[in-house]
Amino acid sequence: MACVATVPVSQEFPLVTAFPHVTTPSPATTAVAARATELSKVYGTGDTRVVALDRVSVAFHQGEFTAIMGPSGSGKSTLMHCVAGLDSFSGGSVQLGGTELSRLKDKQLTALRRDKIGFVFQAFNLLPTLTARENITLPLDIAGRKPEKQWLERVISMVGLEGRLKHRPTELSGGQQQRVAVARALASRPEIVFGDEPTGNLDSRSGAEILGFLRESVRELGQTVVMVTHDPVAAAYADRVVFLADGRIVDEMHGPTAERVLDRMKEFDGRGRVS
Ligand SMILES: Nc1ncnc2c1ncn2[C@@H]1O[C@H](COP(=O)(O)OP(=O)(O)OP(=O)(O)O)[C@@H](O)[C@H]1O
Repeated sequence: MACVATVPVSQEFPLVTAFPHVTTPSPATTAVAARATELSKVYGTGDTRVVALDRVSVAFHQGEFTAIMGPSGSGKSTLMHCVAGLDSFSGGSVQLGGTELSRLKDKQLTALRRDKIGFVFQAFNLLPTLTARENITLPLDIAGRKPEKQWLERVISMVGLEGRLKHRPTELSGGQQQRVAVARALASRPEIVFGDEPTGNLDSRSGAEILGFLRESVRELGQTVVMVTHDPVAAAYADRVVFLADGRIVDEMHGPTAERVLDRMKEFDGRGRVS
């Protein structure tokens, strides 16, 4: 369980809560961090055949925070996994930082994920025997890379972990553990950070903090973030929301608010469950 801090969020993280909807420069003017073109993913064959992604084309621009939303089973996780090189795809192409993923062998894909992508999952996935700092630098250590000291300190300070770096995960609240996971994702200064329901295991206050850090990593550090979420409040932290239904992109919203996202999601209700 996440602990209840005594400092109001607005005092502790003024940047985080004050402007959750601040948008980045026009995507048309910024470079693309990752792009899917006519991306298809089919599971199974015959009676069990499922088209999870049906010729999806989408670009994630550098310095932009994108939320992916849609009804359950619409293909959100599949899209994220294919673009992040965690899953193979049946057709189309994925480019990440200028590299075409389908051309890579397994080893190269592993190296690309390690060097160019940061992940924040619903589960914190921290190693219990390591301290917070060791968990943050673990991917870099495995890669044999030295952390960029200034960058690392900036990331650690952004997520407010300076006083907790020697703690082990069991000595941290859920929210603090997810802060470690966010810092770990950012430590290598990745091309893109993917979040899969990163606030799914957190209370609303800790969730708001984590979303604020992701938001801040985009606005202050120039990072690129793509997040799958069911939560309209979480999606409202993004610069834009991409809506999926039945494996296709059906809509896109810029400068979202929770109310507008909720209204859009309600339109799916007629055709099935929203989450
Ligand atoms: N390993 C798999 N084998 C067969 N079908 C799968 C597999 N993974 C996903 N699917 C199917 O692909 C479709 C898209 O699934 P996906 O998990 O991407 O949807 P989602 O939008 O992330 O759903 P949720 O919001 O429930 O997590 C669904 O119909 C799902 O049942």
